[in-house]
Amino acid sequence: MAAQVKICGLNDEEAIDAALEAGAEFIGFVFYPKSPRAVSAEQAAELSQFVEGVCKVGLFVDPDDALLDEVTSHLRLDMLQFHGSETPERLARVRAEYGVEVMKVIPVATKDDLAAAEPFYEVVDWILFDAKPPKGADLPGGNAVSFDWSVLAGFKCPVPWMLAGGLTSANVAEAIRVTGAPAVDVSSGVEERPGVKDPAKIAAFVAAAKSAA
Ligand SMILES: O=C(O)c1ccccc1NCC(=O)[C@H](O)[C@H](O)COP(=O)(O)O
Repeated sequence: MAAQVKICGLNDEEAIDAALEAGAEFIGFVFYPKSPRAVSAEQAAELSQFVEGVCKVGLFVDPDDALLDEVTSHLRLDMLQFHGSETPERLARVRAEYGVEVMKVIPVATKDDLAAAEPFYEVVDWILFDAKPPKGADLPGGNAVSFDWSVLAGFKCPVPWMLAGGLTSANVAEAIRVTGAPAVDVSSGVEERPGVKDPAKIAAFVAAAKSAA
């Protein structure tokens, strides 16, 4: 079965259209003010008002309830992605209160890091294995860095999961082959510069992921 694809950090209509036309199953909006890809709740609502048939994901980093309330009162998100140091207890509460799917990001460098996902299996719908941010990075994700994919080879995750970190149209097929990832997530690899998506790169990435054996 072809891998599912999430295009993250979308902030303009052209890029959203490119993701939908290419066949991405998930589109992501970043609600983290320090990010060059950040959108406001109002912007995301406008951008997604006519978008149907894909899973709309909101990305947050240790958000308080006020931010979650603000965003979810403006638009219907299908999934909330958490890229900070949220605890399983916090995510269980959020999932129950907001009635949407929840995805927890687990930063990975070595095989030992995979154990950090275990406490979340009972309380989230998805796990996203992403590269650890480089030392001194301003952002906890979206840094265009990969990790050693072989740490996921043969790994059995009891919940649906995605692979992210430095993926591009040139390496995504190999990443899927090595890890067996059922879904992949990309941001930097489909941009012309941080915060500016390239529709042609989006199309090429989705095609490469979908054609991976
Ligand atoms: O994209 C951001 O600016 C960002 C900010 C804060 C936390 C996470 C962020 N991005 C995460 C992602 O877009 C993806 O989930 C993933 O890390 C892919 O990143 P990339 O290596 O850029 O493809």
